Order: sequence, then structure tokens, then C-alpha cells
Amino acid sequence: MSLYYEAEEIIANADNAGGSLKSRIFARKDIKSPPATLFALVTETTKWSSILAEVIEKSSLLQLERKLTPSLALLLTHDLLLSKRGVAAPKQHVLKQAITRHKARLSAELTKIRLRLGFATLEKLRSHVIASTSDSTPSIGSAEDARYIHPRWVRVNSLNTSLAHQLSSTFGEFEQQDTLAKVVACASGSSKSLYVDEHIPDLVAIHPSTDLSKTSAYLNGEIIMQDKASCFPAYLLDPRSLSGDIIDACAAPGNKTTHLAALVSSSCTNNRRKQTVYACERDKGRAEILKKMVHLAGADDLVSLKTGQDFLRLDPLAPEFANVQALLLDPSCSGSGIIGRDDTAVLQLPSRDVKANDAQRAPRGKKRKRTANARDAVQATVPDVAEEEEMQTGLEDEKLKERLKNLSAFQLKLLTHAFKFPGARRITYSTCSVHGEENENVVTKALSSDTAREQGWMILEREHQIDGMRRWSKRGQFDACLSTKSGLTIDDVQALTIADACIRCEKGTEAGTMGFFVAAFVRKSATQLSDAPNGILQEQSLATSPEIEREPEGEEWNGFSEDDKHD
Ligand SMILES: C[S@@+](CC[C@H](N)C(=O)[O-])C[C@H]1O[C@@H](n2cnc3c(N)ncnc32)[C@H](O)[C@@H]1O
Repeated sequence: MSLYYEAEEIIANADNAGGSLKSRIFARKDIKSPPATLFALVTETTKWSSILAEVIEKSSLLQLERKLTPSLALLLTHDLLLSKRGVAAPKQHVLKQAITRHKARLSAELTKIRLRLGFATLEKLRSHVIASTSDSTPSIGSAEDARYIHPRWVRVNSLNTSLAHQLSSTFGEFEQQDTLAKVVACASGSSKSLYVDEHIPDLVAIHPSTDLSKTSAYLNGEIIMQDKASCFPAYLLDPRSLSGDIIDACAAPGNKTTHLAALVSSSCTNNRRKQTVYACERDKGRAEILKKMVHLAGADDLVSLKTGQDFLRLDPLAPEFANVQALLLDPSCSGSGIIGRDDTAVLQLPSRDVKANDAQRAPRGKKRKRTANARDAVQATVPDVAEEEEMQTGLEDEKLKERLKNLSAFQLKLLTHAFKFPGARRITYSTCSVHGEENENVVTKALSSDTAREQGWMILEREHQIDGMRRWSKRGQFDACLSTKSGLTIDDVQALTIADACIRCEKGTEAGTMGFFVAAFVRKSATQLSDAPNGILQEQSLATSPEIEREPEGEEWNGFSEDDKHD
């Protein structure tokens, strides 16, 4: 019967062991319980903790059972009320007895909370809890809040399958909705509902409570979990309209690399030269994940891995890169746009000192007052193949400023290095940050750099962007284009054009994306080079530039049929 005591110990983390929850559990040699069971118990309890803490406080469980600690009470209440197998202990065990004798009281409190939140059945509340804990807000809202739930985005990997095939197989039982809102709104109903995205080809959204991780499509690399915003850079880069190679400068874990590979593979069919995606990753550990992801996605033939390679040390003049026409830059950033995942739910412990009548939770979005005895919050983090390694951890203002300054200097360095590849015609720069310092500021500084001027780089204006990105309405911040605080001479008109060329995604809106930023740069032709005074504005349209042969977008993205399956 070590399960609950071991789970309690893990939650307490008395040794202050670093690393994620999963690594802390799986690395331990001294535990008797199966690590997977322990992990599931802690994560599931964490997801339900804001509700269960209230159940426990209202039922005065901790006052009645003085030997139960808040964590033990939470873990046992979870299993008693919510686990199919019940409390995993023999009938006579002291813990089992301590919790089961309060079953009626605990169950009644849970029912009251469920009804107060507006859920007709426990199952409906359950799907909402799962959805809410994968949202940016860790507390559990009411049924009405369902519209803010972050959907699960699934990119169909056209290297291994097709959208049409997936719609009839993996998603065969899903009802197709005409809006994203309808998919997320089904929190309290059926979750078998799907939305085919209107901006990014091969992308669908499902309700976040739908788990596809055990489907063969996921296990075989036919579908990839990738936020909609994270699909923007490869799509905006539009590598199919070029014939040359592509560099993904900061590639791990590889979502954008495999997306690029999928895009270029579809153009291999037209008797065109095979395009190579060079995937560069400085961190050797992360490069291993990249390697696995590329293999799983069926992209080995298209991707050349540069593992342990610092992009800044890649020689733009090396013969190997003579054919590089496009670069995708998705560097490390503050990660301030990332949506909290279900693996970063916050554990809320019940308090022994809260009187039953005081225990009602404040509604979602309103901060609760913390008292000395108020429930503690423990961050239970579970690892995944994080897209971003630099999470913002509530840095104080000054520290944050300093950090953003350092990050943006590094980001600018990468971008101006990308400008130096002699054959490059197009570059995208993206971050999952919401800060202007890492986004529009970097763009305007890069455009004003000597390298941009010498090499003829300009912003890719909105009207010349690929269809889905042109239609995306959320654009860059005008003020952030002006306020670079670096003595740049950018007038209002230029700032307006740059802001309109930049693409932003907001987190926590009906659009269902994380916070994200992307901008694209194009290069002037040799004749244009001598004309323009600076690199800020594009003078000749991309579509009419002889350098860039754009294929008609209509032909490119006319939807998919069985015939569109790629080899
Ligand atoms: C935001 S993540 C990239 C996510 C990736 N593009 C994706 O979509 O899966 C940034 C990555 O860049 C790598 N990185 C940072 N600086 C680098 C450099 N100078 N050269 C190459 N890789 C770098 C980091 O190790 C990290 O894996």
C-alpha cells in the first residue's frame, strides 16, 4: 500500500529534486508502485485538485480525519470519487477506511459543485476538467467558459498520408463542424467533432479532451500534434514556389522541419529538382528528438540533419548551401505565448483550517486571496517534447527586461546571419513570444541593418503573402514597429506597412491559437538593389519579380482527394 504515500512524497518533493514530474518519478529506484500508475495518479489528481480541494474543505474531511494530510486527502478523494478502480487498498487498510467512511458526504459535495458549475453529469464535468486543464487557465471554469477552451490542433502529415484518408479513417466517426467554436463548445457533449482549418492546409482541430495518442495514425507519424500558429512559418515560407533548398536554423523538436518536408515533397512530383531541408540544431539532446521525429514523419529522404550545429557557425558561403533559397528561423524565445498544457496543471491542496462554509471557490479569472493557511500550489510539470525550452517563469520586471534584451540581441544576430546566404530569396522569422521586443522590434532592426541593405532584404508585404496568411486578420503591432528605441528612422507609413506584414496570434481567444509571431523577408533582385534607399519597404511585387516563380495558389491548395496522396 505504498501508492498513496509515495504519491504524497512525490507531490511534496522534499528533496527539491529538479526536473519534470515524469523524470522525477521514472528516475527513482526506491519506489515500489509502478511508475506509470504513480504518474497517472498524481497528474489526474492535479487536474481535479481545485474542485477536490473544495469538496474536502466543505465536507470538513481534514478536521474529522486528523491523520490525513492535505495531499493524502486529495489523492484518496480522487480515487474514491473519480477513479474506476476506486481506492487501491485492501478493505481493512487504515487509509481506505479513513476515506470510505466519508463517501456519502464527499460525493454530495462534488455533486453540488458540479451543478453549480452547470454540468448535468459527472462525465460532462470530466470532459470539461480535461479541457480546462489544457487551457491557459489552470482553474476550472463554468460550462459557459467552454468557448475559451484551447482546441487540440492536428496536422495531417502529407508525407505519410492524406487529409482525405485521415478524415475517413482516424476521424471517420467525427462530425465535421463549420466553425471552430462548435468543436470547442462540445465540452459538455460529444467530443467527436472536428473542424478543418480555413487558413492552413492539412490542419484540423478537435476537442482537447479527445486523446489521439494511442491511435495508429499518431503512432505511425501520419498525424502530428501541432498548434495552428506553429504551422504558420513553414506555410508562409512557401518553399514550393521556390526550387532551391531550405534551412531550418533552429529545428528541434522538429515540427516545422517535418512541415517543411511535407510541403516540398508535394512539389517533387512535377519533375522538379528534389529540395533538401537542412535541419540545424545546436543542442545535441534535442537533436536526438528531432532525428526521431523526422524519421517518424517519413522525412528521412528530404531532411539533412545538422545535429549539434550552431546556426551562427554555419558558413553561408559553403558550397553545400549554394542552393539554399529559403530559411526558416524559429529561435529560442521567452515562450510567453505558450499555452499551459494539461501537463502543467497546478495542484491545489485543501486547507485544514478552512471552515466548510468558507470553502466556495472564487469564480474563474478572479484571484483568490491567499492566507497563511490557504491551500498551497505546487507546480506539477510533466515533460513532453516541448516546442520551447525557455518558459517565462514570472520574472520580475527588471529581470524580464534584461532577459528580453539578451534574447532579442541573439534573435537579431541569427536573423542577420540568415541574410548572408547568397542564394536565399525568402526567410521567415518566428517566435512564440508576445513581446514586441522579440518580434516587431527584431524585424525593424533587422531591416535597418547594414546586412539587409547590402544584401537587399525587405519585408514580405501582406498583399504578396500566400493566401491563408494574407487572410489572417491579426497583424503586427504598429507601436512596436515604431518604438525600437535604437535610433531607427522608420516613419509612420513604413511602420504601418511593416506592422501589416507581420502576423500575430493571440492566446486565449476564439481563434484557438497560442501566442505567436511570424514575419517573412524577401530579397530584391539585382536591379532593385541599386534603387531602394533602405531595406524597409518592398518596391516591386513578389508576384511580378522574375526571381521568384510563384505557382498559382489556386492550383496548389484546392483541397485534397484520394489522388493527392503523396509518396
Ligand atoms: C523554439 S525552439 C525550435 C522549435 C522548432 N522550430 C519546432 O517547430 O519544433 C528553438 C530551438 O533552437 C535551438 N537553438 C538555439 N540557438 C541555436 C543556434 N544558435 N543554432 C542552432 N540551434 C539553436 C534550441 O536548442 C531549440 O531547440
